[in-house]
Amino acid sequence: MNGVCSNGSGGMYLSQWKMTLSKICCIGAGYVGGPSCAVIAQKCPDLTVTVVDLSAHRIDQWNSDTLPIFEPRLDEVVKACRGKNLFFSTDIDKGIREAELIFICVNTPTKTFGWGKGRAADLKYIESAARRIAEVAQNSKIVVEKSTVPVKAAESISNILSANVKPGVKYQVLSNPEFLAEGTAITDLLNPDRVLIGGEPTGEGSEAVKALSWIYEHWVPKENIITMNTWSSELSKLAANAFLAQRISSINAMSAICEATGADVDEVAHAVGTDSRIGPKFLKASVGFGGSCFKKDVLNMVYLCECLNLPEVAAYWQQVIDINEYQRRRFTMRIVQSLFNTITNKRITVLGFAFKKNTADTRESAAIHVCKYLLDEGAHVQIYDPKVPRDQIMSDLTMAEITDQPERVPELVTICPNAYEAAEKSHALVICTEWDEFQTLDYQRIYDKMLKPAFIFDGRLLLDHQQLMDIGFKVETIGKRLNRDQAKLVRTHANSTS
Ligand SMILES: NC(=O)c1ccc[n+]([C@@H]2O[C@H](COP(=O)([O-])OP(=O)(O)OC[C@H]3O[C@@H](n4cnc5c(N)ncnc54)[C@H](O)[C@@H]3O)[C@@H](O)[C@H]2O)c1
Ligand SMILES: O=c1ccn([C@@H]2O[C@H](COP(=O)(O)OP(=O)(O)O[C@H]3O[C@H](CO)[C@@H](O)[C@H](O)[C@H]3O)[C@@H](O)[C@H]2O)c(=O)[nH]1
Repeated sequence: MNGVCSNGSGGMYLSQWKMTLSKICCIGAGYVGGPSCAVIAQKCPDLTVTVVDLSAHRIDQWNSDTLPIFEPRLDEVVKACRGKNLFFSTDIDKGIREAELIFICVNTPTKTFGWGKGRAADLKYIESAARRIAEVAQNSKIVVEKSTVPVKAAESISNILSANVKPGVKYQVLSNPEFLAEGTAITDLLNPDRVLIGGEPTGEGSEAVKALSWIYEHWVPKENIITMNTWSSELSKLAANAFLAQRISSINAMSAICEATGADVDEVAHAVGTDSRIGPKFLKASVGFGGSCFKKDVLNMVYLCECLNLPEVAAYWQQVIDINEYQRRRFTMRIVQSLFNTITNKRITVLGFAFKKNTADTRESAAIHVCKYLLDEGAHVQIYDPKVPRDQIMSDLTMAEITDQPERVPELVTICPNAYEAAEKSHALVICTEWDEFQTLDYQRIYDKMLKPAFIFDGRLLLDHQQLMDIGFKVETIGKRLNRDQAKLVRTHANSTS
């Protein structure tokens, strides 16, 4: 343990609060709440950690052998602590009542109606969690906002709590945004680049910050725990995601220039990334970023700028989203044009449906949009993903914003148990997710199953293109020009439909 100031009998005594921190509760058993509390429980045997959720189904899954989310190493961490100092429950009130410190890890999706529709964060789940705490708390609580929220959300939580406070109860609200990425959640939680804690510069505020810091100090070096004011902490989370998304849109914008000029985007990324001021990470060109966070949080930033009357800044960040959408459109256009400008009734194989490898999460996955464009053109799409269940794929492709003819989706989409079946009698194979197993497939076997000419569209720059061309495939990828005329056509068409 690094610099932990435990009182020896488990927990940490907080003199200003006159309480010992020994029980924590987490509201929201999702991608963040589940893994982060499992790691806290594993690293802090002196704490009891209870994760609560409204969804009985989700809680049942957390208590079963099949966890609700797939994340490398998550099983071993959960199974080591569950039933000892880690509990999953639907009894939200009990969890709140017993805990001295409560994490709020509920979802903060983009609003789908009303003011800020399509951009602002919907804070209804945050507000309902805060109201629940105010209603059932019988003693003082440190409330930690871990969900990603717009600046000043902690202030709103604080206002709700103090407007409903009971005699003898007091609250401190801290901001502690989470930076884990899916697919590497456990590694990220165990070795975070930094932990951010925002709090009030008062005596009780500082002690609340120290208490939360003490939890992390069980495994995170103290110098990696950064404290700041609450607003900076909230904005830093949005800023970090906006910067990361911006790097991907920047390299994807470069990929369009590469295709038009004959430059190679991997070479450009390597050259740019070796500048120590820029660095090599997050410069992999792709069919576009997905996931539950980047689009939502950049839009949230755009909305914040608009509300602050900063239209030029809003437009700057909006471009990050616009380039991402352009990239998905451009890639699919290339598929259609390569297949002789018609894919109606053609079979197209899509390999990968998750938004990135090592997760079953499909939220905002580029694959959804690629499939949408293919289905709009009347193609038959044969999909294989190693982790995403059939029902999830069907539900994503029948969402109202994806199709206005959901009844056609089951006719046009086949979910396959492996890549080889998905390639059967197919005209083209499209890589949408960078799963490792796609690199080691027997592509000769796949080629033999496909109609000729057999095309591969590598949306992740994942495969050995020379080897595929040697087999006989026609290969297209992001940011590398293989056919000058085609590149020109795609560029013109994608611009005209934007
Ligand atoms: N997914 C990620 O990788 C990631 C990483 C960092 C930050 N975040 C942020 O963390 C937050 C949570 O994200 P997530 O992916 O875990 O969401 P999620 O949808 O997987 O989980 C949220 C859970 O909260 C529950 N919930 C909602 N309101 C509740 C209430 N009032 N009481 C009890 N339970 C309630 C839901 O039932 C759901 O199970 C979001 O703000 C997100 O932006 C996510
Ligand atoms: O060079 C790259 C890196 C990523 N991606 C894509 O970008 C998306 C997001 O990837 P990643 O950031 O690795 O996963 P997330 O789980 O969305 O994590 C992001 O969003 C989380 C939620 O806020 C933050 O906590 C993390 O720090 C932040 O990386 C995925 O579709 C990736 O395929 C690329 O196309 N090129």
